[in-house]
Amino acid sequence: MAAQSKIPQATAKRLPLYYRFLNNLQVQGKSRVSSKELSEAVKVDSATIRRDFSYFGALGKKGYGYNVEYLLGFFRKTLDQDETTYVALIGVGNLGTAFLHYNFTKNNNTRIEMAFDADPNKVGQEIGGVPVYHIDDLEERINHVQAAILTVPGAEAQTITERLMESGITGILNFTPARITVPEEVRVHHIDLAVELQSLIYFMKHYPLEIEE
Ligand SMILES: NC(=O)c1ccc[n+]([C@@H]2O[C@H](COP(=O)([O-])OP(=O)(O)OC[C@H]3O[C@@H](n4cnc5c(N)ncnc54)[C@H](O)[C@@H]3O)[C@@H](O)[C@H]2O)c1
Repeated sequence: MAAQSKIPQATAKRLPLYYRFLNNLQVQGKSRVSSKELSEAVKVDSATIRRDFSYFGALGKKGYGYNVEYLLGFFRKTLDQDETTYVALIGVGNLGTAFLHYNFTKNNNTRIEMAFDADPNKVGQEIGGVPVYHIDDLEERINHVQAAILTVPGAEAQTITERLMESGITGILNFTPARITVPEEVRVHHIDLAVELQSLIYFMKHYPLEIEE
């Protein structure tokens, strides 16, 4: 998409954050928002917000702020919110089950369409409205799915990744501690709560937030 390719990656990463907040504002019937209000809600400084929004062609007016509807329209297009992206979840354990219960469709058009597990006790169940299939049936079932969430034990991650690649999956959200190897055209986002927690504590210690008088 032309508009999207002009947006720096750091800005693109903040899009879902902005989208979620603005969507809530619209639900509450608000038609405009100031960069200060946004900044407080999404915890991004207002100079960054103004710069980000200038890439979207949204110029805030002094004393008026930004037009919520315009921004949402832009974000929907950029994030492909008008089109549903189907996602599969692999590994219906503690973490996987929690994700299935969380309703992703509330704020955008990303849907966990199916889940897979190797445990026969889990196969055949429906969790949070999502059917759980046997991992042996992956190739047969997964045809229109574009992305996968990996919540299997780390030791299983690479083998499953290879099967996902063979099935045409081009994005993986990897919650396992394993560093998976993928071809260049496949995007992997690795989420490690231990690293995130360490980083939070580091910032709390070294960059304490100042309270304005
Ligand atoms: N990223 C994080 O912050 C974070 C936090 C907690 C756990 N984890 C990781 O997430 C993963 C899941 O954690 P959990 O606590 O839910 O574990 P869990 O043991 O509860 O769940 C793992 C599930 O994967 C299934 N499974 C095993 N082998 C499989 C295979 N070959 N194919 C399909 N399914 C298979 C199991 O039957 C089980 O249901 C682990 O790798 C764990 O280290 C990550």
